[in-house]
Amino acid sequence: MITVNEALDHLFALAPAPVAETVPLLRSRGRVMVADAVANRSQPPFAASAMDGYGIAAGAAQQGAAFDVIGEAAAGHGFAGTVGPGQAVRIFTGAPVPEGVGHVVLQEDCTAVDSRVSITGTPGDGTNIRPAGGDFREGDRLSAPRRLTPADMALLASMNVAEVPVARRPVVALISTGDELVMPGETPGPDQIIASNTFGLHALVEEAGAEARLLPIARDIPASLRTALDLAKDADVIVTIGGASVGDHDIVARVAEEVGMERAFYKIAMRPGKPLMAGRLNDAVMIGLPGNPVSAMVCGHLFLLPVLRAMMGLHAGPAPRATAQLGADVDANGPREHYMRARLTDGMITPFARQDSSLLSILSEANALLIRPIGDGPRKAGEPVEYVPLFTRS
Ligand SMILES: Nc1nc2c(c(=O)[nH]1)N[C@H]1C(S)=C(S)[C@@H](COP(=O)(O)OP(=O)(O)OC[C@H]3O[C@@H](n4cnc5c(N)ncnc54)[C@H](O)[C@@H]3O)O[C@H]1N2
Ligand code: MOO
Repeated sequence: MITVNEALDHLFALAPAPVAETVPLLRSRGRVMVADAVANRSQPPFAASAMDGYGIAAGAAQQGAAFDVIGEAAAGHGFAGTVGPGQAVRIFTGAPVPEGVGHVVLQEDCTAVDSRVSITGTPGDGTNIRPAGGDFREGDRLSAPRRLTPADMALLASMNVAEVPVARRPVVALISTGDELVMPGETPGPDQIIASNTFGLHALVEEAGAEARLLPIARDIPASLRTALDLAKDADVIVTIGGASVGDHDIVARVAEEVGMERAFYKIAMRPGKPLMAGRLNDAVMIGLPGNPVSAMVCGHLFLLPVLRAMMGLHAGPAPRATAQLGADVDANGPREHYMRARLTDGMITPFARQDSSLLSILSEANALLIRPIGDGPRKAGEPVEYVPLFTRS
């Protein structure tokens, strides 16, 4: 059996390079920008007032000083003249600072009568002027690759970038396999359960910025799986769920190979998720996930998400890890890397007592996967350990 990192290397080798498309800025939220954005203007484009008040010459802001108010500068409406000694201009936040002004005194520190204003408060040392280009300058770059956040979108707008080159969202086809499965909302027979894995994976894929397509459940007969795989043939990634192990009805590997899948690996030294398989099926990456619900979701975090990130041009690397202190003693680990469902609170991580890979109720309470390396000895509470953070509710 290969390790998690070896499996990831195989998957990255299978992943195609990102395909770029251009979208309007408003459609770029959460997308991965694939080429640097370049500011085609500076911000602010002129020295701008940071406050509402009176603009006067630099060094003239003394308590008791008085000035003739010779005009007004507002946001969007500058004052074209020059402000000389003994003169002031009424100025508002965002207005271009006129020629001759080196200090904006807050109106709270001034008393104005008709066209005279005097400084009656104590102006501070700050000029209350934002320099031209103080935020960014023409030619500055927002570098790619980068998943665009709401803050990035505001920055791009400010840079006057109206269209953004982004990676096309990989299409991920999700196929549940198994005679025991029905869709949520249907009435299961006495030996049946509800297909859950595709719903968790659908959400995971969409959260990652890819496009998930839920295909009909394939029955445990080759013809049904072949039909589902055929329906998935336009996808960039084909994910099957279940039927991956060694039972008589576990037909995914056999059928996938019959329809042309070139296998890259099968079985990984990890827990849960041992019977994972992957390969290339025509132009698609095919990933066969184990059926146990927690195994499928854990493999989704550890393998599917990193591959999707790489396909969108982001760094090809494993799921991000962090370190915390163990909240309880743990036993020695066996020959498979163990990803234990755990709860992280205030820097302390504690695995749940029940780790069976069928327990979605536990996974839903977990906010981290505690990583137990292969052959790791027993560990005491307080020791540092690594974990993979999971999506969490706030
Ligand atoms: N003799 C052995 N038996 C098993 C081994 C083994 O090494 N030797 N490995 C076990 C491990 S580990 C896992 S994981 C499972 C994986 O099996 P499959 O991938 O073949 O999955 P199934 O048998 O089809 O299903 C397992 C379990 O999960 C339920 N399931 C499947 N798909 C879904 C779905 N979409 N939504 C909800 N639940 C699903 C299914 O009903 C089964 O209960 O094999 C072990 N056995
Ligand atoms: O590896 Mo299975 O995925 O432990 O339940």
